[in-house]
Amino acid sequence: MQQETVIVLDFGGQYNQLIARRVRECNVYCEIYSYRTDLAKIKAKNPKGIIFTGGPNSAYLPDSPTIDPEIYNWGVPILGICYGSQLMMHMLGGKVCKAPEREYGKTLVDLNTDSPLFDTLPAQNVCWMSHNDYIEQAAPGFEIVAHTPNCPVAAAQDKARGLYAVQFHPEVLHTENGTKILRNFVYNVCRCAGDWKMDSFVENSVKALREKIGDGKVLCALSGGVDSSVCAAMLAKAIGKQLTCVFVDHGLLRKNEREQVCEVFGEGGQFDINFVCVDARDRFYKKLAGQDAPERKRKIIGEEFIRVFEDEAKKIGAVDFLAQGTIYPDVVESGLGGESATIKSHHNVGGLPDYVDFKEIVEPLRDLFKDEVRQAGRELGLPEYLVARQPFPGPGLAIRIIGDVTPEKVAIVQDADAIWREEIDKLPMAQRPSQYFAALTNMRSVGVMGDERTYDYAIALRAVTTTDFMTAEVTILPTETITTAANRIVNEVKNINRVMFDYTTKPPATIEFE
Ligand SMILES: Nc1ncnc2c1ncn2[C@@H]1O[C@H](COP(=O)(O)OP(=O)(O)OP(=O)(O)O)[C@@H](O)[C@H]1O
Ligand SMILES: O=c1[nH]c(=O)c2[nH+]cn([C@@H]3O[C@H](COP(=O)(O)O)[C@@H](O)[C@H]3O)c2[nH]1
Ligand SMILES: NC(=O)CC[C@H](N)C(=O)O
Ligand SMILES: [Mg+2]
Repeated sequence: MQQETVIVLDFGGQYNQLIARRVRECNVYCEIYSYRTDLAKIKAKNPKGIIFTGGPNSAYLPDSPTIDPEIYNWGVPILGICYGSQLMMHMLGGKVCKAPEREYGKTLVDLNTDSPLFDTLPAQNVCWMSHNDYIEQAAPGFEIVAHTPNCPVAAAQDKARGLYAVQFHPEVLHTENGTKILRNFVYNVCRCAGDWKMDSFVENSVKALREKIGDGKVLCALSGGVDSSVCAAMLAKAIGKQLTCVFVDHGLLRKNEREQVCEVFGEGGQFDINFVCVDARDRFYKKLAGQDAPERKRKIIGEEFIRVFEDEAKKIGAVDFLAQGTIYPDVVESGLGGESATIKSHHNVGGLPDYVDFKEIVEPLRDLFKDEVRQAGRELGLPEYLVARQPFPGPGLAIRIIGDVTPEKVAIVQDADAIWREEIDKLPMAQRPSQYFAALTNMRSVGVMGDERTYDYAIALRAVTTTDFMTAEVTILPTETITTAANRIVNEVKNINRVMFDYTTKPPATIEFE
């Protein structure tokens, strides 16, 4: 049976992943494609609906992103958001131009609640606006169903053709009832039934893995993190002992992490699996020596991971598949989905070398968002401490050390990080950040210790709150947590004489510190 699908066509908006996430929260499967994708390819996906995202361009300018106009005659419902709404109006004969007043931020919008989009919403709703252009005049055949004092067409619809346009961003949490608007679109307009559920995803994936792998052998790259643990559990369920899990100590792990992972997954641990722990510290340190560019470091690590897996595969003999816990944001951020720029090469996607000595790479979680992965893990019966843990990036501490990586620097950041996590873990669960760690800046400065001058490194502490890891707020922590940690770090960790707290949100910073 084919899964109901809604397709997001990406025009370069900042929130494209959020749109897909929200649609999936409504139990409808959703994928992102670039607006450049051939219409025939999109049609072949047989989607129930299409959503055009926002974007930085102006629809009325000649070189702006556009789309095959045939899409409007195809009969599949379309929802245009912001740039997407302006593009739809512009292409269908409405008037789009620079707005006399730009709107930015939370804005009270008057809605016509007879519209299927605004069903069960209040007549006035706070919506998130972010635009310089506006729709001065809706296209012929469209009825205006929302406005604000500065925006005559905040939403319009052509019910007969199934075309809908909203100037605001329903996908952003600042829009009250935003998810309800998207839900209304996928249920009331696209007539989806809502067949995207984690229990059926797990069941179908296990079945598909079994068919694909047959009696072949699989090497699963297991980090002990959420994604690869769920991936391994799924494979174990599908193919049992045909699976070998390989955990690599690349010398960039957190303090005591190797021991912890081996305890959980190794012999006498909680799982009955073939588990191998590889000490590859020297290999990685050698390759990383003298390298200080963040992207270069990522590429080196990505390649070396694969080489280690290839070597391990030779020892097992005739391994057909390499399995990785790649998830959807890894793919999109590496510049492979939609229109988003390459922000960073995730070592397991954009950082992969061109030649890989496996028949095929298997990534059963490639289409899932993080919270969906956690849910799948629960379906598979993984313990909560495994599925709920904070993410730890594959390139490890290499991307929490500014500049070149040495074993000495790794030891410094490991010790500082362990103290920071220990102090935060004293807080009640509800007060803990979504992700928190220490990073080693490349800055050295003068200090005084025991009446002696020091010239040592500064540690940066990071703590952020986020649900989707696409945007993040700085977590406001009790002062005592920060000062205690800072004190302990300068006292207990050698070569550190200064501790700083990073107060930057994402954007403009990223969560990691590289
Ligand atoms: N130390 C490691 N040993 C073996 N495989 C690894 C290691 N680190 C990362 N990987 C592989 O790279 C993939 C991507 O790493 P990533 O950190 O995104 O996922 P994760 O560690 O499984 O989950 P989490 O996001 O919770 O840390 C992992 O799913 C795993 O397959
Ligand atoms: O598996 C990973 N491989 C990577 O290469 C990688 N880079 C960043 N991250 C994690 O992604 C989230 C967002 O991070 P940034 O704000 O730094 O982009 C944060 O949770 C980061 O820890 C990675 N995870
Ligand atoms: N957020 C958007 O999609 C903006 C659309 C368009 N660039 C504008 O300024 O109005
Ligand atoms: Mg990880």
